[in-house]
Amino acid sequence: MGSSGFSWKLEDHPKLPKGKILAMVVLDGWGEANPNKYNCIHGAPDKWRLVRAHGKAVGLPTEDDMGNSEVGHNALGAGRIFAQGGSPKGRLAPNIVESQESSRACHLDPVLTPTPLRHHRCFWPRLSNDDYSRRPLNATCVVLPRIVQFVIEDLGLSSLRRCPLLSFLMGIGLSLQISVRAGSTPLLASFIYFAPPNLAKLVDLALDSGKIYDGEGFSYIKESFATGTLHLIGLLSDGGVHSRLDQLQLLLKGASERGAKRIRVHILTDGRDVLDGSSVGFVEILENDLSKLREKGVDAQIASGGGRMYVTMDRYENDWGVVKRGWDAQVLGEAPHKFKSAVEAVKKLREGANDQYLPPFVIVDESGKAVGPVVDGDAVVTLNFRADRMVMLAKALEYEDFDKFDRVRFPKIRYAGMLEYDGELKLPSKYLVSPPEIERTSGEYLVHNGVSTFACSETVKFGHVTFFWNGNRSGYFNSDMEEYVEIPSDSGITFNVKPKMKALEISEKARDAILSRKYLQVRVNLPNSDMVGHTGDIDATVVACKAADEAVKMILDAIEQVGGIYVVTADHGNAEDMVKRNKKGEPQLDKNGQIQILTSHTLEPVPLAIGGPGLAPGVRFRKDVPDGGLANVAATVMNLHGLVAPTDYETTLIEVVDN
Ligand SMILES: O=C(O)[C@@H](CO)OP(=O)(O)O
Ligand SMILES: [Mn+2]
Ligand SMILES: [Mn+2]
Repeated sequence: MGSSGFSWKLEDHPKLPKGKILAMVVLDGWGEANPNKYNCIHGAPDKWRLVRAHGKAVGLPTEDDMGNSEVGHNALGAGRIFAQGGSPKGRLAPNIVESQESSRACHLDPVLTPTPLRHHRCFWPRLSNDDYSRRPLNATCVVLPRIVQFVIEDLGLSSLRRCPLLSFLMGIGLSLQISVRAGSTPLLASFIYFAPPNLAKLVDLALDSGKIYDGEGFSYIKESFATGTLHLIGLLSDGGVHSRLDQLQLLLKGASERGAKRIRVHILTDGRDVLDGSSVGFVEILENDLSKLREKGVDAQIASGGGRMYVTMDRYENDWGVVKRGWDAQVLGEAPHKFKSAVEAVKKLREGANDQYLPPFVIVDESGKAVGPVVDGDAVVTLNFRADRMVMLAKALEYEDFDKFDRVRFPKIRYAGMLEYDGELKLPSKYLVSPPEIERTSGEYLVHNGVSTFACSETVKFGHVTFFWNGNRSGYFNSDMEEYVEIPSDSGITFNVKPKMKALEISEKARDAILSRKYLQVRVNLPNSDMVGHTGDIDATVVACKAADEAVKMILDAIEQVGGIYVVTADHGNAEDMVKRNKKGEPQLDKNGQIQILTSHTLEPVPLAIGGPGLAPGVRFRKDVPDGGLANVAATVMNLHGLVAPTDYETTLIEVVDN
């Protein structure tokens, strides 16, 4: 134990043995929903019987925020929900939740179900997500340290953020328990708002409080305002996974009030976290904002654009061509398509591609000249708060030595990210908002306690089971005890073309790692249901789910052979519901009477299955965990490695009963 009293050493579990080989499988975008023709998981032959897990425990502020890989894998790996933005470091919500049992309606019911995993002892927790239907709360005043309970009458959920009292309390880092009622009618909603736990919220706070403009990052870019142009590059939607339109709007306002006289916005259209086709509307909103700025004398325009999956937002270095296409349009002002207006550009280009894949375009003036290339003396801000799809562009903008593609010109600019995208690489070196620190992740504990680890996925999700899993940190904790293997993803295609992706290769690597008996934890992410689900192609997504299912079988067979344990779960939903639904849950039709395909993640819970011949008899899902979620998995897995989890981790989901 060090002088601080901290020790990496974990206690031995009183009842569970060490030394069992454990397979940790994350099915990306694999949620639970009723079987119907838009459910590609139940549509797959040999379907699994899955159970619900509520995604809220990943720390997103409201029940309207769908889960995503980042927050999902952060929670899975870190075992805690991090409170940020003014509240004490560490865990804030769980203590409170524990003392609030009576008002929480999330149950963790063990359901012993015969399933395709039936060869093994297997338990399914049911984490219900019926928070919306909770009984009204009666308390109306401060009742616990750092948590305030509210019952709000006649207030829609969307107005909550606009309520000055609430936004003040959120701003100073309080957790709020909020119930919303309309007059004397039944409860509309009740949820606990955890003090800002996620990146989007950190940016919200910095913008709302104005602190963003006092920070080092903004002061740095501001130096360019007098003579240079401010370029804002990022995803244009209100999806809230990588970026949010309202944050761009606030930043435009804030920067122009603080001296930015010439602003160019380089947009990336979405259609992945929001409905396909919605990009036109977002561009119109932005154009309207920019024209208002122009009325105030600010020279503000959209300068370039393209679909996020084809332009700029590649990740984990899968295809530098994507970033190059963006660079050419944004920095060099060159693109195959030239338009006078961005609305016109998006409308026209949508005739040949969907929002995610629009080809790059630049906006040109009357003389046909690009209106906003990046030149020496300019400032650039990348707007996305989420790291994975901004790191590659950040490298191109920041690194003097760079050989991934020919940049042609490398302008001398002042560049800041919305956040620091990689803490290990310190990239970018300047950023507007400080990221949360996620330390003492389960991966780091495990290597300190003798658990050797093998992690693998294909490129598009490789960072999810390494970087996100380890608290947004790249590299090994201890290279003698860890091996991370990346299988190159297909590039230059949309994944509905090859929906099996690299599931077979990933499972073969995992199988070999298990059978080698060199590692006590073998962790994989199987991307199929998510990546193909995002394409909106239902038939291909069924094939994708089947491929992931077969990969899991191979891994489970290997676990069977070595007498090990498996944990199979997912990070959020996607493939289990591929249609936009109305409030009644019915498929929604567009203006032309067509079904609206849902390419985004969902709000659905995810399964968690534990089993295998190495699972000690008497292991059960606990009945007394009122609110189980992804953050509870880390402690559970530590137990299965024969260790007691750190006390500040979210509680384990299992117990051992004497038979
Ligand atoms: O593709 C992505 O970037 C996101 C959706 O925006 O998906 P995931 O969170 O599953 O990585
Ligand atoms: Mn995911
Ligand atoms: Mn996804």
